[in-house]
Amino acid sequence: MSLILAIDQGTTSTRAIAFEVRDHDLRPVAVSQIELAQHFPRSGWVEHDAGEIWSATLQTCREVVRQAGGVDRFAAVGLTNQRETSVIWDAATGEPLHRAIVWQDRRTAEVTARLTAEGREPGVQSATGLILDPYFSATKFAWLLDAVPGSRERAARGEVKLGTIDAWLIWKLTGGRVHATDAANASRTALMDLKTVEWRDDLCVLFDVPRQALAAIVPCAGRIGETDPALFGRPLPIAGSAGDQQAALVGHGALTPGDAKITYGTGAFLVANVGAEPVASTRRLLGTLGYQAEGRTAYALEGSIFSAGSAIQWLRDGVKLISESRQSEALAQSLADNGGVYLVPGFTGLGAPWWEPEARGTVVGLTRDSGPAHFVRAALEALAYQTRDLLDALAQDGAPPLKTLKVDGGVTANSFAMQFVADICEVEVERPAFQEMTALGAARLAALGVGLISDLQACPAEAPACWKPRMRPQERDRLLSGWRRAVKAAIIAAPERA
Ligand SMILES: Nc1ncnc2c1ncn2[C@@H]1O[C@H](COP(=O)(O)OP(=O)(O)O)[C@@H](O)[C@H]1O
Ligand SMILES: O=P(O)(O)OC[C@H](O)CO
Repeated sequence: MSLILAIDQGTTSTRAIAFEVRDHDLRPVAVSQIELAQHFPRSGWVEHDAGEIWSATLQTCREVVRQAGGVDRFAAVGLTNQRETSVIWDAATGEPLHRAIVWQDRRTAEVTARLTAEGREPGVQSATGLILDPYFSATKFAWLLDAVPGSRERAARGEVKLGTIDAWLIWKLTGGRVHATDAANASRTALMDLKTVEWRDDLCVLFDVPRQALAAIVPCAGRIGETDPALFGRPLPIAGSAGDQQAALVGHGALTPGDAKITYGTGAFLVANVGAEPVASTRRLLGTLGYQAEGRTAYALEGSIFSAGSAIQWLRDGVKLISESRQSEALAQSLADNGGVYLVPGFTGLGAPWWEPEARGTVVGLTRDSGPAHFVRAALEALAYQTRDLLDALAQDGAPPLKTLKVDGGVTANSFAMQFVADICEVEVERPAFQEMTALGAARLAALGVGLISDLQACPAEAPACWKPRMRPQERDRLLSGWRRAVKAAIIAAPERA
């Protein structure tokens, strides 16, 4: 009984990984992954099928349990997920009542613009650490309640449930017995008080979300519930849960103030540990909960980039300039420089530090010489420029300079991109040999939750691959000023402002 079943329900896929626990060292022994269909019903809308998410979760978990030698070898389940994505379901049938609204979705931009115009942002920010943006779950929950006839009244009676993907999966895994969400995920809804870690009635009223429909907030490590015995042959405790970016913070061992990581997946998310008290950003970074475990709460500042790997996916699946993501590296390297071409990947608006929900993707600097390689290189370079914007904001918020930037996620397989991040951000970039920091973090929390480990700090760090800055300062300044002009163009070209 020394295995942990970690579930990583991400934007593009669902993964289950079995980790063997030896002392404080967790090693992967089995893995299963299923891609997730993306639905784009209208411009700026992104949806997932919550039923598909559940069946992929069950299928990957069963496969991993089988590969690892059976359920009796497992001690607990740890969960991590794509955070703000919002689900509505019927408590009696356990069926979703609408497709899930994905974190990238912009359909509630008018609502957040109206609340901003009414002067509501400072109050929301001081209570939750978040700004007013369609990214967060509150306006998505309200939209879902409006879209499903009768659901607001039914929600107030407890017949309809709302939750982020962790809450949805905990409900399904426990056979509808537990409606719980971990504190890290709850901090992404704009309904939770960041200091007290409780739902706020005034915010439920402001966003028109009945509190009765929300899950109970629980710590990230500890016994959350037991899986339905019918699922795996015997019940397993669900003992760890955290939103994926916070779980990656734990996976990287970024447990003390000044530690930071950035995960380059579909989006990219910089999370910096700021310690035991929330920090209010003056630079439009997000105040968020890092994790709640071992009887304490760690807070973080976060910079969220909405499009990172998704820009590469768009080049592959949308405009078909490449047939596989990894081809982007050789194509980018085939050019001596970017030729003055910049791509601002505002496909679903721009996140931190700009927060322009109506901005859209923009390419500037095209000439008759520009070809596919320029688009690909510009998309990869954009990762580094956006990271630099976040690190500058973090420094302006008074965070100590980073010794190294810890990275993970699918895009970090790209050495060109990682070298460019080191060059543009003037920081050493470290990528652990084992890439699944998110699942590792969830597994560590679950191992802590059932007492298989006693101390997150005692978990050993992975030996990293490193990229050191080597670009000349004049070259960096020239590229950054080109990027800043391109961002201005993207913001000016936003449809609302045209
Ligand atoms: N070699 C590569 N170069 C650039 N991008 C890549 C490479 N390999 C994978 N990606 C991108 O990484 C993303 C997937 O990363 P992952 O961490 O699995 O995402 P998520 O957790 O958001 O589902 C995809 O957007 C894909 O385009
Ligand atoms: O599923 P990922 O890795 O793209 O992460 C999604 C983010 O947590 C959204 O806030």
